Amino acid sequence: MKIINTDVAILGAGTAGLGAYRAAKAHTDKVILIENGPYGTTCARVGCMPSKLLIAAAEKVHQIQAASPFGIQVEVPPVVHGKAVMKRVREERDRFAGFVVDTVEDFPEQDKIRGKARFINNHQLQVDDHTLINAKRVVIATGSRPSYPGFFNNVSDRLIVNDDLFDWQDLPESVAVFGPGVIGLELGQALHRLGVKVKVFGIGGALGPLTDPEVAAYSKAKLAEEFYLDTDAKVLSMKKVGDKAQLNFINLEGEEVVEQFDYLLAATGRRPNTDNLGLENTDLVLDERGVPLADEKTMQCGTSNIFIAGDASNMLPLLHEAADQGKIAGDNAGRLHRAKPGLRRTPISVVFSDPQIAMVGASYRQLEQEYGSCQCFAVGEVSFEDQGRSRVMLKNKGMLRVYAQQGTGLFLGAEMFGPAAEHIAHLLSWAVQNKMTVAQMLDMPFYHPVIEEGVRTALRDLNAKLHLGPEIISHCIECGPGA
Ligand SMILES: Cc1cc2nc3c(=O)[nH]c(=O)nc-3n(C[C@H](O)[C@H](O)[C@H](O)COP(=O)(O)OP(=O)(O)OC[C@H]3O[C@@H](n4cnc5c(N)ncnc54)[C@H](O)[C@@H]3O)c2cc1C
Ligand SMILES: NC(=O)c1ccc[n+]([C@@H]2O[C@H](COP(=O)([O-])OP(=O)(O)OC[C@H]3O[C@@H](n4cnc5c(N)ncnc54)[C@H](O)[C@@H]3O)[C@@H](O)[C@H]2O)c1
Repeated sequence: MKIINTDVAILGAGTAGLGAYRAAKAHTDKVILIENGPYGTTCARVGCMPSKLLIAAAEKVHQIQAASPFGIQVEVPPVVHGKAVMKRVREERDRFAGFVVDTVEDFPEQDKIRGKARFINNHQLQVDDHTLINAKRVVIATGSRPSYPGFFNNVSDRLIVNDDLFDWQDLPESVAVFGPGVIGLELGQALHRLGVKVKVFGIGGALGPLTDPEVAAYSKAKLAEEFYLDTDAKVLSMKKVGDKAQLNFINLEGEEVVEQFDYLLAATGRRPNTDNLGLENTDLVLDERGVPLADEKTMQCGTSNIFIAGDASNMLPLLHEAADQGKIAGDNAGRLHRAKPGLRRTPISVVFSDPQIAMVGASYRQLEQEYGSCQCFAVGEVSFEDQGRSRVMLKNKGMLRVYAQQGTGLFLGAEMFGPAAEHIAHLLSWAVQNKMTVAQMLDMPFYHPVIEEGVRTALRDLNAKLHLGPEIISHCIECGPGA
């Protein structure tokens, strides 16, 4: 067994691990990066990037199909060449992942170890059966993996997760998507638009990350106009029959049906990779999911020498959060002195469905828990159905609800399903992070005609509910037609 003594050992060369490596190296040269799987990161290989590539192809065909209301008739129906779609997805994915692999390959050889790391104690790690590492400090950046109920295995090799989908050579005819969360909505809608027969099955009525009941109900109804979506499905059984996954379920009309699909895509959530790490050999305190409790500002686990970052921390499993957490954890692991709090930004998340879903700052559920009993927060709202620019572009499906504190007018957060949500989410999260009041936000410029005028309408409505501004005027002419 090879023995290595190091200042910092990092488990996982994903986004969080790479951020931690760079930050730790600013303090010490003795940093070891351990990776069990392929280099390239989840985001580039099987996550953010290939999913957005598939969605981009789906958006193209959808735009062509949606041209006729503008007076543009596409004479020949568009043909989706599944092999060409998947070829572009794979090639561009490989290009993105290739950049990451090149970066890691440029790291000094002595800094990298391949294999699965396990704790022997707080300061000792074993990598496979070939290396023993004595580390002063450790960063856990082991990511997450898909998790699904055991009975999904009844469909045997017809069961796939997102990783498998992006390696397809061609598009299948049909897919049953389980889980209308972020992954299920993005991939399910994209496959549907690319001509795959898709049915999306959920549990308990949940949809994406939404917690505002108004936005959730609206978006559910709008998405269900486009593809089969049952957010509270009753699936009686599933099994493999021939080369298909066969489901027996109660459909939306209440009838019991048997239907076969080429694949069952499990998108029922992800679990942090903190099991099988030998954490029981450390003195870390774990939560009920087996994740070490950590300070969200320093990423330190208790007062130990161990830090955690990225999806493994189970805090906010998003790319920019993994990068931020990795940087903070690596910086603190690399320095010899007390851990310093790092920058944690205002929460922002976007689902790349169409219309998109966005969450900013505090969610409705969090505000209900914090302020609900005293009715200390107000809600403003806008529908994009009559919003000028949205109608012009026929992107007029949507609802934005914005939240602020009664008394101070402090802007707290928003939930949205609608046009340009990825951009509006940025505006609003910058306002939350800058601790702006609704009145200050309304003092900012709004151009005409833009989708952001809808945000102004929601903020005016909110200001009126805060008793800080006049009641909202419908069809306000000085705002510009349709604002
Ligand atoms: C389909 C999909 C789409 C997504 N889209 C978006 C998006 O649009 N926007 C967004 O913000 N986020 C998105 N995400 C989430 C985002 O990809 C993750 O939050 C982010 O990649 C997590 O980075 P990480 O460094 O924590 O984990 P990873 O990149 O997974 O890195 C963890 C690494 O640790 C290694 N490892 C695990 N155990 C061990 C061990 N014992 N020893 C050594 N190495 C180990 C793994 O092999 C892996 O390489 C998406 C995720 C998925 C699955
Ligand atoms: N655009 C993005 O930023 C993006 C995209 C993809 C993934 N991600 C990240 O990845 C994480 C994981 O995504 P995810 O979609 O796997 O998880 P998720 O938690 O968003 O959704 C899981 C869904 O599966 C449902 N579900 C659970 N058990 C079920 C069952 N037995 N049958 C049917 N439905 C069931 C849940 O009710 C939920 O709606 C997200 O939370 C997000 O942080 C982000």
